[in-house]
Amino acid sequence: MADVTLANITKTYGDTTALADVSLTIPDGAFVVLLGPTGAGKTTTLRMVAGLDKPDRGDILIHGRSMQGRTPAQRDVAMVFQQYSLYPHLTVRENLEFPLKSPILRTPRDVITRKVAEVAEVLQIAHKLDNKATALSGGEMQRVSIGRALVRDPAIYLMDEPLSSLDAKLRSDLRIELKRIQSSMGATLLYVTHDQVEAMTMATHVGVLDHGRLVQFGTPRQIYEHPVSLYAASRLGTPKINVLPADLFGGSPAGAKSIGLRPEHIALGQGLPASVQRVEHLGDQTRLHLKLGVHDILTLADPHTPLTSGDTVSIQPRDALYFDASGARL
Ligand SMILES: Nc1ncnc2c1ncn2[C@@H]1O[C@H](COP(=O)(O)OP(=O)(O)OP(=O)(O)O)[C@@H](O)[C@H]1O
Repeated sequence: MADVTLANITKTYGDTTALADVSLTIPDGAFVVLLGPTGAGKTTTLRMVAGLDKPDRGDILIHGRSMQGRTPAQRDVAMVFQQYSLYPHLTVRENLEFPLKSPILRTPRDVITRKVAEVAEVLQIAHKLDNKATALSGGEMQRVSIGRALVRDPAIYLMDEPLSSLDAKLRSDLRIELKRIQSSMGATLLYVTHDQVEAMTMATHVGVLDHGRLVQFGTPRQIYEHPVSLYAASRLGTPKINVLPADLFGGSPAGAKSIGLRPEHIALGQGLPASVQRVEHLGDQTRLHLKLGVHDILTLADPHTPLTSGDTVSIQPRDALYFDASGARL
């Protein structure tokens, strides 16, 4: 495995700037998750590292070596796409063995057999090894795609929403497995997702992209607790951060336009009266939907809360985040 650096990467497609001067170092053994809405530049970043596309400016360094002019094969990266890409005429075993049979790797037969067995076990596809790839469900095919990357030991794994097509149970199983594999192998990963639970649970670092710019890079905790902007604050956390006028509760700092309150940063029992619109019992958490004047606010309550819709409850902020008119954190 290796550390990977993006140095001042800019990429445009016609009039669209997909990446604007992005610099970022993925430390050896890190699990870096890129977050951002559609079109933010996440996939483009992966394609740059993989060598599937060339930057207009800037360079990619793997282990300190420039990747300019190097093909994807020469870069020693393993990529998993959102949509599975398997050889349909081969069996699952043959698909998993394929990357190891590359003449560059010259992997011994017994190592191939062991690696394929290990990966098949982890991905819960051991019983399907002799099936043709076409005789699998979508979720199984995606697991084989992930497996084809995991049998290798590349400089970096690049994964583009690899779990998004799987059902919830499998997604949460594989989330845990991927994290376990990454920690135990010391693997370096660059991973794109829309799912913030994946980001919060798997990432050692999160990169927040906004229209091709990297606006924050840090641990998930740093970004959750110390976001640089309203935009970065809104990328992490379910339910989402509440954004309200800064002066709603009084006491806002000079220049503040809005106050950002995470659901757990609203104290019940004192402060301004809000009406309870709805109480949602989700099992692991209870959500209170409140209305304060014209503003909708979502907070969390004790699972055994006696509150029901129509009640009034007093609320006040604690640990508020303040933002100026441009959305920058104060
Ligand atoms: N081959 C291409 N030709 C033209 N425009 C492109 C191309 N690839 C990407 N873009 C544009 O570059 C921008 C960044 O795209 P990118 O696919 O990196 O975003 P993304 O963050 O991965 O989004 P999504 O979550 O939808 O996958 C978008 O505006 C997209 O339309």
